[in-house]
Amino acid sequence: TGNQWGYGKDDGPSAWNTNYPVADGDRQSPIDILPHQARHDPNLGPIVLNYDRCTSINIANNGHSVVVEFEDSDDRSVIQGGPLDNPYRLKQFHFHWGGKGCHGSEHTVEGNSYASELHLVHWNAVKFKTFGEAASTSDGLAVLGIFLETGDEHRWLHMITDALYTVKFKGSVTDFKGFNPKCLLPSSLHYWTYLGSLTTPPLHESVIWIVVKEPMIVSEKQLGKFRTLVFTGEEEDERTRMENNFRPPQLLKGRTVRSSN
Ligand SMILES: CC[C@H](C)CCC(=O)Nc1ccc(S(N)(=O)=O)cc1
Ligand SMILES: [Zn+2]
Repeated sequence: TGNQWGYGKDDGPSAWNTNYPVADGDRQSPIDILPHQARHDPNLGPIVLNYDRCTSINIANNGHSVVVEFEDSDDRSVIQGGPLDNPYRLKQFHFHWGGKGCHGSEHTVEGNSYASELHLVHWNAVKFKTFGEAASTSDGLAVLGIFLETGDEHRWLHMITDALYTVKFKGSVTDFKGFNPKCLLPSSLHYWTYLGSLTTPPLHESVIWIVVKEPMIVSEKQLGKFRTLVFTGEEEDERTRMENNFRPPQLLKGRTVRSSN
């Protein structure tokens, strides 16, 4: 029913253009970032996150990833500065990851991928009335991308990984209040920025991408807990482990990637 898409052989990224022709568009994401070809732009100020009064609501398995949703009825948690002309409201964050040992980030840097990538999704509530409207209009969204690299245990990620068992199956949702994602961010927020799209269907070309250069370090054990989720619902008989839920890099098609200092 509807436009079922996934990350498998038959419904994966190479098949998405059948139901979503914009998959072959001019500003698709993710991309491979070449730092030496990025234009350093001194006018690009720092990214400013005001998450102090942020209100997380729940954590869910939507059949593609694990998502933490936020209350976005006012400007209590916003990102601004950098390439952004307005404050953008935090709506949700989610992750993309690989299989055991192999890589799983969406953006790559000089062809190198990281183990995983965190996406903090924000929308321009100054120009648009709803998230859906912003998500389908050019520059309606700003997504902050953070790479995850394996190493020492991350001191705060356990707050997410300890909740994953409650959302093992597609369609499961559980309360997840009082979590502030600021605790997940690396110390430096130097970034690359470019105009792109959602990295999953409907692939709307509505995203101002802000990809942070410094990865957050998480342990292999913490990352392994993401792979205990399944793409399938509890009622389905086959259990398909949720992993490799990433889209490979897309053509730059003449776009410029800018770099903050
Ligand atoms: C029109 C409504 C809107 C599509 C509802 C669904 C949605 O929020 N999708 C979404 C959000 C973020 C990304 S990503 N991976 O950060 O680029 C990919 C898909
Ligand atoms: Zn994403």
